[in-house]
Amino acid sequence: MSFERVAVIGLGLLGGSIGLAVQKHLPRVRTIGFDADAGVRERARERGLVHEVLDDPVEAVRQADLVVLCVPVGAMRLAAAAVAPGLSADVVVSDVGSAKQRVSRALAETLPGHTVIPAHPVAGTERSGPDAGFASLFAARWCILTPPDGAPEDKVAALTAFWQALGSTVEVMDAGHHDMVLAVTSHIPHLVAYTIVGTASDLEEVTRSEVIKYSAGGFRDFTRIAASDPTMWRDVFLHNKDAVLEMMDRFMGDLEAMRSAIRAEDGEAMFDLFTRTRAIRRGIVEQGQDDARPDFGRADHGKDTA
Ligand SMILES: NC(=O)c1ccc[n+]([C@@H]2O[C@H](COP(=O)([O-])OP(=O)(O)OC[C@H]3O[C@@H](n4cnc5c(N)ncnc54)[C@H](O)[C@@H]3O)[C@@H](O)[C@H]2O)c1
Ligand SMILES: O=C(O)C(=O)C[C@]1(C(=O)O)C=C[C@@H](O)C=C1
Repeated sequence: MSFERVAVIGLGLLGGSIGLAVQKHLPRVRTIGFDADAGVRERARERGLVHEVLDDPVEAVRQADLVVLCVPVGAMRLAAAAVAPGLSADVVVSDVGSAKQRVSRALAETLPGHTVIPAHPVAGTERSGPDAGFASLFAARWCILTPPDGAPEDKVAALTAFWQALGSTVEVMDAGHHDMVLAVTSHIPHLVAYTIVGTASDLEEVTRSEVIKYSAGGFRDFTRIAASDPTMWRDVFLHNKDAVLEMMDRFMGDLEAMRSAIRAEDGEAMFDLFTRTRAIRRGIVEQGQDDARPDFGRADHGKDTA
């Protein structure tokens, strides 16, 4: 089976990018969109993010064979409930939420009797809203599917083929494992960025210094991440609380070890860690995983608009 009519609920960065990518890579597929915000719907129409933007969520999903929920994880249950009356019996409902275990549970509870196959394209930027989306967002990126036990194989295969058509490499994973892995590779890095930029800003206020003005290199990279959408990230931490807390304990232990090394002037401990981490970075670059987005030109998509 393959999808012919895809409904995208939430037309921000992720929803808009899916709409544009489907129109580019799957030209025979009809795309219909809905967003709870009338201003977003208007802008989505102007940008042509999907073929058709409807003002009613129930109508938006009618006759769709794939519905993708692209709203903040805290709004998934509400979005699913809003579309439920329009869903056809055979539909696949999926999402793009950054945390999976609690979202999967919420969707299964809200849509009993429907096939729900959660997904997480590990692709994004610090930008959000209907102007942020672009068709190549998913190219050469991972997309993790977390199908529940007993999910129909043909539907999992169809969703896999859908994401592959948009340029992603698909991996199937247990939702709990996903949340642990993403806690350390995505959620804690965002927390560190939000915190360090906040610390520098507080310091600046106290000392009347120009910490941020003269920041360059590493700190600038942190400010990009710390510009990410506050609603999205508040929801991620509320919905992946356990895994984030567990990984934070590990991280804070390692940070303490570095503090001890600095205090003891243990250069060898520092050198060993930095050598190990440099090898990891080089491995990523050699595998071609670094900024693999083909046309992710900073001029087009990297504007500091957040
Ligand atoms: N931004 C990223 O880098 C990234 C990457 C991968 C996955 N995700 C996940 O994708 C989802 C969407 O993130 P985004 O970056 O596209 O956010 P976004 O803010 O750009 O877009 C979200 C859209 O959802 C709409 N919305 C909110 N509640 C709604 C509801 N109940 N019904 C319909 N529309 C509603 C908002 O009006 C907004 O336009 C989140 O769950 C996030 O965790 C984000
Ligand atoms: O590249 C970025 O700006 C991102 O933050 C993308 C990123 C990530 O942490 O890798 C953010 C959240 C997601 O759920 C997936 C991808």
